[in-house]
Amino acid sequence: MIEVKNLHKGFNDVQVLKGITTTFEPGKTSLIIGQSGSGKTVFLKSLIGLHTPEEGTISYDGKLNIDFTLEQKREWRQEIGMVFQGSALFDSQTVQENVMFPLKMFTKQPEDEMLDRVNFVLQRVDLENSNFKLPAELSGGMQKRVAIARAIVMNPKYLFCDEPNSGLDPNTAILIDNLVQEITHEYQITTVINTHDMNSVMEIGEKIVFLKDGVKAWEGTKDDIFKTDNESVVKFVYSSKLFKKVREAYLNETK
Ligand SMILES: Nc1ncnc2c1ncn2[C@@H]1O[C@H](COP(=O)(O)OP(=O)(O)OP(=O)(O)O)[C@@H](O)[C@H]1O
Repeated sequence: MIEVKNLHKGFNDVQVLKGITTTFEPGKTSLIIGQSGSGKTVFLKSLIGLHTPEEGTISYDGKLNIDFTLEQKREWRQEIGMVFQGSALFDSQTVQENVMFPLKMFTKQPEDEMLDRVNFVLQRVDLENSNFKLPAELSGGMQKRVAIARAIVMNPKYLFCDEPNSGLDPNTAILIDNLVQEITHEYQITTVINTHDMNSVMEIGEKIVFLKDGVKAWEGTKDDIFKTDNESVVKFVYSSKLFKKVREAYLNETK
């Protein structure tokens, strides 16, 4: 469980995050949504320790990150998996080498144990016959699967995904969303996803945090988001005619 309390972060006197308080639970896919510039990336970067807040706290399973010793910080880093926008694979390395990278970096496991683990996660993301391919030989969806395999190879407690669906067609995006959700449930990971994709919100939004101008303007589940009359959420999520229709259909069905 990640608990965020009264988080403030700014740059050069410009306040970006203005007192965010929320929680992210294990075994749930939590989504951060909001307009461009609302502070989603700054928030995600704060959660993974790339930004230091001026005020407020973030705790991971009860441990405050500001209290971490250097050794605890190292351990905590190993409990984090990241899926970056655009996958961020090493172009000159094979799929196997990409996925093995965190194991080589952080563990002293023998090569055959590492290979077993790599094969296990590659199988989990349905990429068992791609060990020796280079990223350029894979489709965008397959690259994303490799990035997910690499993110879970260390068996993380926390998984952070930055725009995991960017550049993917809607079908592939849904497959990736479902894969991330399955893995989250299966291994009880605390997963936080930064997204613009309203399909993801409707599909896997077990918790949704809506940011507006650096403030948490709303939070709830994908079911709540259909019913809410919060003006800012309605304006943002239902700006598209399609989603407006989906919402009307949902509300009619549940009358
Ligand atoms: N390192 C930085 N230095 C100064 N300002 C920054 C820095 N990082 C972000 N900002 C500012 O913080 C604000 C929020 O940016 P952020 O990238 O978090 O928005 P976002 O919601 O992720 O937007 P998008 O959806 O377009 O990615 C912006 O005004 C941005 O210019």
